[in-house]
Order: sequence, then structure tokens, then C-alpha cells
Amino acid sequence: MTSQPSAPASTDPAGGRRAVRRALVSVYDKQGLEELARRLHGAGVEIVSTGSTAARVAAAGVPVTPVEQVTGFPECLDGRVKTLHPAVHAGLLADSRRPEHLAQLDELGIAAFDLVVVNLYPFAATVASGAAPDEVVEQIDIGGPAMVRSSAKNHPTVAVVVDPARYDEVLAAVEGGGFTLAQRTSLAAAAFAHTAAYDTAVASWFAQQVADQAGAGDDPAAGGPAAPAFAGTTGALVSTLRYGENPHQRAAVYRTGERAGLAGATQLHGKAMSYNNFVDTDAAVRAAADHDAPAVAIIKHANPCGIAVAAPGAGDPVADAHARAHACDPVSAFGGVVAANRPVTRAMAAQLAEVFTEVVAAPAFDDDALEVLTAKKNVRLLVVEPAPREASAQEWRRIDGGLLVQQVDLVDAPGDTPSGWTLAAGPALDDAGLADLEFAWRAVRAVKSNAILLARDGASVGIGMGQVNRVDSCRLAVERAGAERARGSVAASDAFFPFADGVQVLLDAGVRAVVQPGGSVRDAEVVAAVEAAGATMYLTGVRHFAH
Ligand SMILES: NC(=O)c1ncn([C@@H]2O[C@H](COP(=O)(O)O)[C@@H](O)[C@H]2O)c1NC=O
Repeated sequence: MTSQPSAPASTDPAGGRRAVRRALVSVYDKQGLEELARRLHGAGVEIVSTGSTAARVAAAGVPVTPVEQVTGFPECLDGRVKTLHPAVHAGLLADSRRPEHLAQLDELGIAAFDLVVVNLYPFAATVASGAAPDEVVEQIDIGGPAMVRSSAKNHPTVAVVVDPARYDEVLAAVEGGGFTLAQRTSLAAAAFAHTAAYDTAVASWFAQQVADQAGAGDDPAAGGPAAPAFAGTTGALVSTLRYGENPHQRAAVYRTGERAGLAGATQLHGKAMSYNNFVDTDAAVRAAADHDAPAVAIIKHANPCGIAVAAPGAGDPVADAHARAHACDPVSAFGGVVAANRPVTRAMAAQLAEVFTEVVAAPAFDDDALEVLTAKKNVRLLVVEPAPREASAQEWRRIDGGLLVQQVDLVDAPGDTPSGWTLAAGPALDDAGLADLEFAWRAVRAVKSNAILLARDGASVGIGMGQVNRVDSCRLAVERAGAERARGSVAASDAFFPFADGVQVLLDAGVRAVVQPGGSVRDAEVVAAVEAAGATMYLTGVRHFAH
């Protein structure tokens, strides 16, 4: 039986600091390379490099040893084999704390490396460019990750750097006498995170290719294309949060993927974002982004307490949308999160300054709006890049022992616009009425199911959210609106009415038109109730549950 030799503990009094004498540099992204090479050379470091990296270093007038000289083997197969050689990997994996490793290197005539600087072929960017499969596969780096993993495993001896943004830190360490063990460990952690993210992207792409090849209808259970056999994502810490949903829960926010999104938003002002702020801001930004016209959504506990678009011809559209969203439920708007789909203007800022608001999120803030809002100590101001409206975007939700993955719910089906609706009861609405009903339909999607939203003139006036039956949501929406605002309003329901009781509550309150998906076995009873009240009902054929 063989056993793994146990690693000796570091006894170095200088925190494991090791001088850097020999570096292996092989980078696809050449930014900062000349400066790095010049200063490594200036610090007495021998540089070994691959093909075009070596050419760039030499062109900068810095002495460089081509890796072929180390391997005694030419680069071959269009660069598929450059550094995959024992003379490289033994030099990366020899543990300087083990005399037998050093003796073996001597015997074999292999010199050890102290520093590895590598960045990888741009796999994700090549996929994003829409390149053909052969080109994508060619951009799977093999030798690079191998070097990164070898040197990261051997971090008690070798320092590994995968990010040009860390060259300053690297040079400071090299010029200051070498890396400490703590620095090499931190670099190794970043290196393994980098190769894990890289391999996750490769595995996801392959799984999608296989699923696509299976084709539509190949998964009888789903009645459509088979889902990819692998789903993976990786996250990079943005910040540790003060606490989670409650003070006894630890929490943090991580960034995934290429887009900055909310996790990578720029905070211009205010206290650090909390866990609940992130949840509510996510809902608010999404709710505002569902409208093409200037729109504002005010969110409390992940539900809207007001959504509005600007009235046609409004002098300051985003301020108008905010004023009308706020008017829906001023009591609940206290301590809310506000998102706009247009830059925040001074007029909107002046309105916001009157109300205690946790977060304001927008694609931008006018300078004079910032002047007003930064005078408020506690409000958090976030510049958030709007989410792309693409069917390929996915939503992930953890469940116990697993993960639910779905396409994002877009409001872009034919049934999401009046031209795709069916008039099921009553007289057809005029253009203004239809525009109001379309606004209600777009807005109700932001409300947790069972969702009923009453609107007039492009603004919500009563919202019934999150009830466990639809009739209670109707009652809540009517109660929130009050008798006067409910009378003559229009209503949207995120899913069909299973019975006529819910719609009857709306009709009794004087709602003049209702839009809903339809599809209940009792649709005829629902339609009959609307007809009897002399109101109008349209069916969309599309449902927008939000759980
Ligand atoms: N095949 C190999 O042995 C190999 N060794 C290093 N690379 C990669 O080649 C790139 C650098 O090559 P060049 O110096 O020729 O531009 C780096 O991104 C590095 O990760 C390799 N390429 C791909 O696997």
C-alpha cells in the first residue's frame, strides 16, 4: 500500500516569504505585460515565456527564455502543446520544503519556478460572440489551467497570478523580497476560483450543445427540448452584508457572470445595502423595466405598493410617474425601495426627499438630483444597469437539495399586448381604455400571486397581493383603492379566475374593465358575471404568476 507523503509545516520566521528568482509568464491578455517584464527583470528574475508572450517581452528589450528551451520540445499542434511538459510541471510542483523534491529536480536537471503569471484563452467571450463550435472549442485553454492548478496546489512554494489587475501587488512583493505564505495562499485561492469559473463555463456550453443536438420534442416528459444535463454558476464575493433577512443570519452578496447587474451596481450614496434592500431593489428594478414609457415602481417586502408610467405630455415624465406611483399607497411607500427606468431628475429627487426611502435605483441621476438626495444621510442611491430582456436569460432558485432553473418571465408574448387579446365580454374599450388596461397587465406581473391590480390613467390605484385565494386579492385591491378610486378603474389579474366570486368583487366596486389570461373551466360563469354588470373583459391567453 502506498501513502501520500504528509506536507511539512512552514517554519519560516518571515511568514514563509520566498524570494522570486524564476518566473513563467504565459498570457493571452497582454495588458501590463511590458511593465511587468521590465520590473521582474530589474528585480533579477529570470523570465521564461511562451510564443507570442516571449516575443512581446523580447520586443520590449527584456531578456526572456523561450519555453522550448526549457522543454527541449517545439510548440506544436497550433499551440495546443506548449507548456504541457514535465520540465515545466515538475518545476511548478516541486515543494521547496521537501529536500527529496529538490534532490530529484537536481537529478533531472530541472529548475524550479517561484512565480507563474498566466491568463487564459477567452472562452466565454468567444461563446458570446456567436462563434461556430470549432472556433469555441479552439478557445478552450488546456495548458494554461494546468499551469495555474499546478502552481496553486504548490502555493507553499510558488506564487500564481491570473489577473493583470494584480500585477502591482505582484511587483510590490517581488521587489520587496518575495511573497509571504499568506499572499501565495490568497493568490492560489483566486487561481482555483478562476479555473473553476472557466471550467463551469466550458461544461455549461458543452451541456447546452448536447441538449441542442437532442432537439425539440426529445424529452417526452417536458414535451420540448431536453434541458442541459449540467447547470453551474460561480460567484465572486462583492461584499459581506451586515446580516441576512434577520439579524441572526449571516449573509453576503456575490457577483455571477459578465453583467454588472444589481450585484455590481454603483452605489453613489448612503449606508451599505442590506440583504432585504437587495431583494426589494431587484424586484423594483425589474418592475420598472417592464414598461417602455418612463416608469417608477415602489416596492415593500418584494411587492409593489405603487407603479406608474408618466402621463402623456407630462413636463417631467419620471417625476410625474413617481408622484403617481407614490399616490397609490403613501402609507406603505414609507421606507420603500424606489426604482425608475429613466434618470432621476431634480423634480423627482425633491419629491423623494419628502418621504423616508431606503433605496433609489435608476440607470442614472442628474447632477442636481444628486445634490438634493445626497443631503439625505440615509438614502442609498444606486446606478443599476437595466437587465436585458432576452428569452435566453435564466432565473435560478435554490430548493432543499437542488436548484430550480427557468427562463425569465418576459412580457413579450403576442397576448401581452391588446392586439393579441380576445374580447370576451362587454363593449370594446377605446384606445385610452386599452392603454390603461395594458398598463395594468404589465404592472400586475410585478405583484406576488395571487395578484390583482387596479389602475387608472397609467397608475396603480389598488393592489391585492400574495393572498392564498383570488377572491381575497380582489377584496384587498378594492379596499386599498377605496370606493372612489375603484369606481371606473380597470383591473388585471395575473392568472385566471377559478370562480366568478373574485371578479364579482371587482364589478361590485365599479371596475369597468378586466384583463386576465382565461382558461378556467368556469370561464363562462366569469364572463357571464362581467356581461351582467355591463363591464368589459379581455383574455390574454398568457399567465404571469410570480411566486
Ligand atoms: N497548450 C499549452 O501547452 C499552453 N500553454 C499555455 N497556453 C496558453 O497560451 C497562452 C499564451 O500563449 P502565447 O504566449 O503564445 O500568446 C496563455 O493564454 C496560456 O494559458 C497553452 N495553450 C492552450 O492550451
